[in-house]
Amino acid sequence: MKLLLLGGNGQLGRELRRSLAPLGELIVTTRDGRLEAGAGAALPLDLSDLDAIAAVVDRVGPDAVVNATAYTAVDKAESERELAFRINAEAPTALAAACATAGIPLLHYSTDYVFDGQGTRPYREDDPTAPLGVYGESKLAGELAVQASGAGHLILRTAWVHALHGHNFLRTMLRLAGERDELRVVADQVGSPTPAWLIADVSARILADGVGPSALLHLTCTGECSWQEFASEIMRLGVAIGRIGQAPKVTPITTAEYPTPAHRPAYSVLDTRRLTERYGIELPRWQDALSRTLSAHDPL
Ligand SMILES: NC(=O)C1=CN([C@@H]2O[C@H](COP(=O)(O)OP(=O)(O)OC[C@H]3O[C@@H](n4cnc5c(N)ncnc54)[C@H](OP(=O)(O)O)[C@@H]3O)[C@@H](O)[C@H]2O)C=CC1
Ligand SMILES: Cc1cn([C@H]2C[C@H](O)[C@@H](COP(=O)(O)OP(=O)(O)O[C@H]3O[C@@H](C)C(=O)[C@@H](O)[C@H]3O)O2)c(=O)[nH]c1=O
Ligand SMILES: [Mg+2]
Repeated sequence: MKLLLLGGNGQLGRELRRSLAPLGELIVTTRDGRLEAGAGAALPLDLSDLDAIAAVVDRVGPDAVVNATAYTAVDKAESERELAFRINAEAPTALAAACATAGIPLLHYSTDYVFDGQGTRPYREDDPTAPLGVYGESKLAGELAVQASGAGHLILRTAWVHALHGHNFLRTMLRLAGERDELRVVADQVGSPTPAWLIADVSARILADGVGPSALLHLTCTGECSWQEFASEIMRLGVAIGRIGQAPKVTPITTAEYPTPAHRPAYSVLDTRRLTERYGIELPRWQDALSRTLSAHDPL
């Protein structure tokens, strides 16, 4: 099997390089053609050049495409609407069209931030979407474009992605642990932390078994917590595993006490039963997954 992976230097992209490599031939693109933290070469592909997207798919001629690229700066997106939509909606539109033309499936990722967070039970795949910010809006537009493209596709909606590399809440907390005695973290936004390695492993398993009929599926760890509870567990495990020396106090605060440009959902837990039933994949508890993430010495 020949796979084309877009965005090999991203948080998820780096884990996908590891998990997809054993499936066959893996061609990776990055924005500038440089590959971080790993041997081998990548093809340059800047998604701002929409025409270049189809050209790469055409030139590589893969059996399937995996899109790990995205504009993920949630707050910055509020003032960079055009760029967020170009990367999260227009680029996937062009990519899905190229996949439809080539008759190959597209594996694409989306986010819990497509929901407004007013729900009281885990969101199902067909629950109404109502993003609160530009990032969520642009990701939703990307979902709809992929679904309308005519390409065979699988869209995996995930949440609160973290790894020991890249930009994410886990790394922010580990860094702040070395700088402060107290961290103030919102306790009224609840979700399901999900490591990049899990999404990458599940993606590889699905591609190996065959994507099957087009679908949108939720993929997160099981269980739920607030960002404050997530931070507290990072501190507890971080000390136990030896990633940090001393744990700062983690004080719960309200969203109102931590003003940000973007509004975030108060409750964005995703119901993952459909994925579990369709592929027979048991998803780990977020605490167990976090422990495994923190224990890994070299993620690549
Ligand atoms: N992070 C999270 O918490 C969550 C992420 N998701 C989704 O999961 C997927 C993977 O996200 P994640 O790995 O965290 O994101 P990252 O931001 O870590 O990676 C995104 C990648 O896209 C690349 N990219 C952005 N703009 C361009 C461009 N113009 N041309 C080429 N490449 C570009 C970036 O390249 P460069 O490094 O050069 O900027 C980066 O490597 C996305 O679909 C995201 O929406 C879903 C839920 C939660
Ligand atoms: C650093 C920090 C953040 N916070 C709050 C701000 C915010 O409400 C919450 C999380 O902050 P972050 O900016 O790390 O998280 P954010 O960028 O909103 O994370 C999101 O990224 C996108 C890409 C997704 O798709 C989502 O699933 C989600 O993972 O924690 C504190 O309360 N205290 C702090 O010290
Ligand atoms: Mg962020």
